[in-house]
Amino acid sequence: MSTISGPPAAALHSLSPSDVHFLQSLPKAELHAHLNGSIPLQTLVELAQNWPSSTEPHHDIASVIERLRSGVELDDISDFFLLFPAIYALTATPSAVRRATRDVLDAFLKPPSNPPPGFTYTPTPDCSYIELRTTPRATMHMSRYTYLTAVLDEVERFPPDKAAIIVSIDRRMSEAEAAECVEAAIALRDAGRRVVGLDLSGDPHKGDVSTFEKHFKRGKEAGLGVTVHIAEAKDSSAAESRILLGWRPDRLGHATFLSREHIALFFADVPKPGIGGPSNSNASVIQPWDPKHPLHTTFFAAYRKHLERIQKESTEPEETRQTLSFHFDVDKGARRAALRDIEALIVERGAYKPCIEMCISSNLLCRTVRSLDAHHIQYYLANNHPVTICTDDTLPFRTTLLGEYALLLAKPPFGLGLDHDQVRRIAQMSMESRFGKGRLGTSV
Ligand SMILES: CNc1ncnc2c1ncn2[C@@H]1O[C@H](COP(=O)(O)O)[C@@H](O)[C@H]1O
Repeated sequence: MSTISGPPAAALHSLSPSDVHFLQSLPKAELHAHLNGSIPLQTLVELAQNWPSSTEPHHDIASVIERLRSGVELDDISDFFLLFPAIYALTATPSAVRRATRDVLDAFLKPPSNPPPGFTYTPTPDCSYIELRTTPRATMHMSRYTYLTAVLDEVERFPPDKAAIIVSIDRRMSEAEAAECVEAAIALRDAGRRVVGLDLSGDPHKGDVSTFEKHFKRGKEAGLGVTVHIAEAKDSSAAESRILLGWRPDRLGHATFLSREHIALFFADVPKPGIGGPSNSNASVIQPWDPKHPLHTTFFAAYRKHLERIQKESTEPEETRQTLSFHFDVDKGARRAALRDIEALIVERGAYKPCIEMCISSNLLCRTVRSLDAHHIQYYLANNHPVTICTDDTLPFRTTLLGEYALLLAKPPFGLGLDHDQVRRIAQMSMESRFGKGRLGTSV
């Protein structure tokens, strides 16, 4: 049974039964869920009960389970990663990995027998399709390859239009370890196993992402989808984001602190005047007439051209041409025309609009976003940029995909107050952004 607490639970409680039913009826894809962060608590408890203490060093399993049960509180995103050694000790054998994977998939794809405690709605499957991601782990009981085959054996019990995996590279890995994971992902996919993509994840304060560049490039060339966790922490460096964006990932995880310069430089969004930037980047998005915009010079050349043209074509008498309002109108017309030229140029260069994987409860709990109304999803929705709603790690964040969608539909202060059409469109974007679409021989 899924546990749900905090903001997603409050959002779900605030909805009418018909709104809950509406959310449940939407076909939706879960595209950002980490296997070991999504194990149902009960499964973890049972794995702990059967855990032979001789197998792996003890990682304070009981106290981590207790923290997960009572609700994890985090001061900083780095603290989050300290939960994993204990969880990893419990999933260190192929059979434990199989058991964990089975229960995670069931939690997403099968209707539970009861709604979560405190709720009365009729339970339905949480999502229509899942791309479950996981980091291949070598232990004294298995190789990385064996780990992946154990996960795949469970994933492939579901049809291709229901489940697939993304192979995660942990930022702490050495280059050789990352290469091993990428080669295993490609080999398994070539052998007809259900691997659809690669992910870069792990503590954002660790590692050097440039180490992995050629391996992600290799995976991409081999036809795997690529997603990377990017700008997840306040102090994530702009240089790092620039490197990652240079890989042109198909999707981006979090993108919480992506700078306005990078948004302007890489995305085919021409920010509409009046729409601020993602509030976490602490500034409004630069317009092409801002000297910092990468297309500033091009914009001004186009502006001057249109200014001259409009003045030349004007049939206004000389005295009107001397007035301030005439100059204002000409300026406005030239700006508009130059903006249209810039939009066309960006589209011509290749419209890059990678889908952003949004994990709202995760961001609130990790304190990377201070409140719902400050969430960067608002900027991307206003700019018609694809987004998908995801749970990240249902275990510590005590959420479900239904709860994350409730955060969209619920009225403030419980949610963002989007309407049915907007939420339906977001669910549609999740289905459109699947790596599995077109790769698994299914168009669903
Ligand atoms: C808070 N958001 C996050 N940011 C970055 N990495 C995260 C994460 N949540 C989870 N992981 C990554 O996923 C691993 C657990 O699942 P798997 O062992 O791969 O199945 C974590 O060890 C971490 O590397």
